[in-house]
Amino acid sequence: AAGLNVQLFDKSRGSGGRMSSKRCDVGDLDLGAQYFTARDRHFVEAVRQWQENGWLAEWKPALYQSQGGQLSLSPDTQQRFVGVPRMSALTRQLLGDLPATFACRITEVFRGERHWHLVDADGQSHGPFSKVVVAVPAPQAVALLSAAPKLASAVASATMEPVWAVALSFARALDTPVEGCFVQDSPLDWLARNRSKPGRAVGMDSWVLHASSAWSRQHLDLPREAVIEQLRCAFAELLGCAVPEADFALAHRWLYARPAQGHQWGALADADLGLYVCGDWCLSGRVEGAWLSGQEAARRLLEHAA
Ligand SMILES: Cc1cc2nc3c(=O)[nH]c(=O)nc-3n(C[C@H](O)[C@H](O)[C@H](O)COP(=O)(O)OP(=O)(O)OC[C@H]3O[C@@H](n4cnc5c(N)ncnc54)[C@H](O)[C@@H]3O)c2cc1C
Ligand SMILES: NC(=O)c1ccc[n+]([C@@H]2O[C@H](COP(=O)([O-])OP(=O)(O)OC[C@H]3O[C@@H](n4cnc5c(N)ncnc54)[C@H](O)[C@@H]3O)[C@@H](O)[C@H]2O)c1
Repeated sequence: AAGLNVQLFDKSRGSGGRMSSKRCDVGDLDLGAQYFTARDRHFVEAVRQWQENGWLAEWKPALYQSQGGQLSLSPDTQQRFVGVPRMSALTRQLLGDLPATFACRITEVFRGERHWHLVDADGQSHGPFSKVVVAVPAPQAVALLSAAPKLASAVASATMEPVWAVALSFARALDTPVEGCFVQDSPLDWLARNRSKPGRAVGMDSWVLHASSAWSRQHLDLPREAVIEQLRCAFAELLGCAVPEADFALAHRWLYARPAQGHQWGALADADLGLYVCGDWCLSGRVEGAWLSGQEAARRLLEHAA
């Protein structure tokens, strides 16, 4: 928006990061962020604009909570948004025609005499660039900040927690009114019924289950099949209805799902070098926090470029 030339590199095959959706035979599944809320007025305004553009819609699930094995309705007035027809549709739209190189993992960010250069996992070099913004989870950012040791050590203090995500699809819809549920006292901490989200395929009854970070940490190296089975059992126990073997199942491990602690950093920078770091872990560990942190990095970068 400020007229600078931007080149984006991402190690994934598509945009979205932890807001990405997986394309499966049973439809698109949001395995990471499930929805987002908007509280900061700048973000509220951005969300309003995206909604007007048709990039996202409000999700109004039949919302439940489960505590000590007791399931109860838990309606509220909180507005929750999702990308349509999949979560990652939003990032795809935001990307527009910005030059982006996907499936490109950056392994080194180094400064030449006047400019920055990036090296990817295949040894290819990219650049020169006058500024670099590192927008990845803190533990992955550290390796890219060797040119600014002070910055690297601040970032290294931000640790992140894992989350196992499991998707289960059933040809016959489960006999339950639940469409979203906040869970306590279980290996799970969240579950959502995919087809209750606007614009999703309605053929199969697909669910996304998230394990708690504590359970995920304890079962980090459990084989995928065992993760699916254990979380399916926890799911069945929680719903209290018959849950057959799924017709389709997958498990995805998010190693750096959420920040372990909250920070109010906004973004971090070595402005003299032209190196900026941002991400949800600089703020609230939510989509809104990620967006605000990116805005803050951009603001500082432009301030220094002026
Ligand atoms: C299971 C789960 C559930 C969640 N649920 C919610 C929710 O309901 N509501 C909510 O608001 N938030 C939720 N979140 C959090 C939300 O998804 C994140 O806060 C937000 O997406 C973070 O955005 P980001 O841009 O900071 O980082 P990311 O989305 O992690 O983006 C970083 C990008 O950098 C790329 N990358 C990393 N290293 C390299 C490298 N070396 N070279 C090139 N590319 C690299 C990655 O591929 C990725 O695309 C959830 C997250 C998870 C994992
Ligand atoms: N699994 C992950 O890796 C991960 C990472 C980041 C964020 N998240 C989740 O993303 C969500 C985003 O937070 P937010 O503040 O934007 O959303 P939000 O306001 O809907 O929820 C915030 C928290 O409040 C509680 N809550 C809200 N409404 C409730 C209700 N009706 N009944 C019972 N409890 C309720 C839940 O504990 C929930 O986690 C949270 O649920 C958070 O746990 C998950």
